[in-house]
Amino acid sequence: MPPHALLELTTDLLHRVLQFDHPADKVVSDFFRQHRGLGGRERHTLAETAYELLRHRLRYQHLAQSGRGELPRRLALLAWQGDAGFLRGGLDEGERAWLSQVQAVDPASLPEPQRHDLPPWLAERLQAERPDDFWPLVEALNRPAPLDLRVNLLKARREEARAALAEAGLAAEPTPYSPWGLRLAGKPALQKQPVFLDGRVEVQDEGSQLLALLVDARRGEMVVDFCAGAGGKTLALGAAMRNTGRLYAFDTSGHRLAALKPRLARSGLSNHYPVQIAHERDERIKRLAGKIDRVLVDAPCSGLGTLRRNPDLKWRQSPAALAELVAKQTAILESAARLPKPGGRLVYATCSLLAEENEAVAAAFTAAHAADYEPLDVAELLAKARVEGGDGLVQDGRLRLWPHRHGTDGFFAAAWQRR
Ligand SMILES: C[S@@+](CC[C@H](N)C(=O)[O-])C[C@H]1O[C@@H](n2cnc3c(N)ncnc32)[C@H](O)[C@@H]1O
Repeated sequence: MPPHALLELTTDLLHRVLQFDHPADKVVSDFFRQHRGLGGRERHTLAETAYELLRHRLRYQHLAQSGRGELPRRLALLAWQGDAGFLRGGLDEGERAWLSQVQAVDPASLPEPQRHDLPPWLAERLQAERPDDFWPLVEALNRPAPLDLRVNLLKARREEARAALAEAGLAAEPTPYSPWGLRLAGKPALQKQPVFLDGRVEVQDEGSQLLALLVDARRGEMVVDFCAGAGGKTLALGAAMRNTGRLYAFDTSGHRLAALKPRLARSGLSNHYPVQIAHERDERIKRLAGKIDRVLVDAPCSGLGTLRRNPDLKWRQSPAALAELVAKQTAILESAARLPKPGGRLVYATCSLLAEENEAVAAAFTAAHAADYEPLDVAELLAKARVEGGDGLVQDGRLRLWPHRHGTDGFFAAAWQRR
């Protein structure tokens, strides 16, 4: 495709992404479905340019105030992630001169909002909660995430999976904390690799693996993944249970549970029971009350810990939406707390960075359930799960993962044992 045509398509995609009607990954995949003739490299340029713009929207909008022509086109030029020489081939002389001029601006010289690239409400909260490392945190959040894999121990050991990847020309290093993880260099397409297709590896951020390790599901147990979604953690729990016992995967979204099916098929797991529930107080949950060994509540949250992968979330979330989420998280945790048997474990987790969705929800639960739930020290649980350096992942007895400190997405988890 000639440069001017790809640039026009990019401009069109950016225009759609900036409507914020739907998550950016959905807008991008719908766009690709409408333009089936696009090659791999063209798709890469389109998607990465859209994500770059979402990461640095304030910076690029500021720089795009000069120049002429429609705004999404200027934004496309500024955020362009394809070949620079190819792009210049699609520009007139005026655009080329303008681009050189704005690209010479040092980002460090820009005002604060254009440097952190966060909406004001979120910048204020993070600055208040993380005064000492606000800047390293936002810099890490505004960089793309690496591609992490979880080795499915039902099918391969970590070194075997690593060797299979190496044979396919894909270099991977063991992840520093999760004993199940491999981190790939770059972002290779995995969908056609035998090691992925036959279920030896699954894509999963190391932080997400650590949440499953914290649940420590064992052979023969009854386990509930209360907010299973497309099943990232369900798969990890099922493999830890060695495909024995019973693993219930609840979710209110049938659509998300359906996305779990092909992943389960690849994984070789058969101990799972996906259940679409109407809401967190569904009758089918009551029937399991007091019978479960381990319950994971991977609660619906703002997702702000995943900004490396989902940079649109910072523009799509709001303080009002957060308040609603906290009410939902509290209600789900309350209902899930009926499930564990005495001695059973309850884990509450989010991929949010904000105390409001994390420590505040956990502290309210601890206070309300002093009679029936004892808080567990996550550092001890990680040590038992053979996570190396687990102490460094814990704050006040709870798991706190940070992109700039641990190289994972941002995650929180608290754990309790039923008395
Ligand atoms: C953070 S996501 C789960 C991600 C998933 N555990 C994984 O590892 O891939 C939260 C999930 O909670 C589900 N959810 C929302 N409200 C719920 C409710 N009342 N009860 C159970 N699940 C709910 C959402 O549909 C969403 O799939």
